[in-house]
Amino acid sequence: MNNLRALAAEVLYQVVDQGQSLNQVLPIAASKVNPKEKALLQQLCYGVLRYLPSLEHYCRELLAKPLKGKQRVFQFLLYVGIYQLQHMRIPPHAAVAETVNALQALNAPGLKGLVNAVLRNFQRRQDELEQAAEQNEVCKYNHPGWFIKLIKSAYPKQWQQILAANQQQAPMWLRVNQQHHTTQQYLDKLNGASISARLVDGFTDAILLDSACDVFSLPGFADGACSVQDGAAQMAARLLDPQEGERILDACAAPGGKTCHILELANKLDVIALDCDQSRLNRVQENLDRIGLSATLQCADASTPDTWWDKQLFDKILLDVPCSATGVIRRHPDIKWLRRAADIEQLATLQASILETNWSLLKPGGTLIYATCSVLPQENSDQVKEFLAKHQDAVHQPLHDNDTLAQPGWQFLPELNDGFYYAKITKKL
Ligand SMILES: C[S@@+](CC[C@H](N)C(=O)[O-])C[C@H]1O[C@@H](n2cnc3c(N)ncnc32)[C@H](O)[C@@H]1O
Repeated sequence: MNNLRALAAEVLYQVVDQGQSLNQVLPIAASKVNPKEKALLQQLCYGVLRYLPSLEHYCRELLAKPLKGKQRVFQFLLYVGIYQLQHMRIPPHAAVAETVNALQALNAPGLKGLVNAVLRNFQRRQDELEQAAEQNEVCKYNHPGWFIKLIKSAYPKQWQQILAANQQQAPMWLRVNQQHHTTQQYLDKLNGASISARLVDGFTDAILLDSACDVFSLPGFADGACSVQDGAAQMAARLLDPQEGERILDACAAPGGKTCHILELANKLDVIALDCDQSRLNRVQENLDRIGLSATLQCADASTPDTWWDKQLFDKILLDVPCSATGVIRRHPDIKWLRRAADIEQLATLQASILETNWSLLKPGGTLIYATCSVLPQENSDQVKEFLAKHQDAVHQPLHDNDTLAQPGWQFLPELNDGFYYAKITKKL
């Protein structure tokens, strides 16, 4: 099957109903369509995941009874159809005709009448349906109710802005390998190659592209001149501030964006890049190979150092712990539907255990950076606050004026950059 709308419906079914990650299922579907159609397939899948609650609401109104069981794939095809009518510039008659045609590929030509009728009715009743959806907070903001509640309570003034940012397409950022070029030099090279981009204040190694492009069109990409990495994610290595000759642990390293950045910033580093997932660790090696730098890779559980640690203390430790990834929803809209409220508590427990056990691996005088790509205080400032209260030998190092013991750390909210959190803790001598 290589009908892209049919493939989109199947991908969405696998993600939303079967709990699979978009990162896993979308590439398989994309390998079945012709290269020119890949962008549209991705846009349809991302778009439906961004607007899922409102699309569900419209279909509840438009279908006499919901499609169930194996027929759920057709329900997702309806979402694909309505998403095109509501959010894309595809001429409506083409959107309807192509969506109806997808039923052939899904071996359900008998449903053509139904799908056609639902999409035509949506066109007729669009204003009324949209107004009704606005009355319900989950449909209005297109986020799960539990998440809206947590964000409202954590950010009483900014919650709507955060939810709106999550609905946007993320821009493409580059990290310039300072061993090859200064950031300005590389920007000049990009401009010379007619790739329009700019520097952003406060992000030393970063360049923001005006529009996304194929990485192999970037000058020197294959030789490691730059990497694709969000601006806020690039703060990790700068805050760790690696110095020549240091022994550094990157405890949750895969796919290695931050490991590579650390290695680009100083010479003769002894970096251990550890991750519990071997397949993801293989990607660290691929990234290291491309930039031509090396680290010791270790597949192990960061929370059980007894199983892997050689008893040599570290000068610096980066803990980019597993988290809800609620700061990167715009890049991974499936997070909204795969995460559950109960996950947050479980993740906080795992994060506390990784922080606790790795603290004893740090030299007196050493520095630990705790990082997440979450916007939830439960995984961020609450976590660090509790840790600091328990450890007399831990010294909180403020990263800006509002980084206080009452609410430690530096919370980046999703805007130009992704949502990220950092806290810096040093160990008393
Ligand atoms: C946020 S990602 C790390 C991103 C990475 N630092 C980068 O910049 O490319 C978190 C990583 O933690 C790993 N992980 C989860 N639980 C772990 C554990 N108990 N021990 C070690 N790694 C773990 C996951 O496999 C995942 O690769």
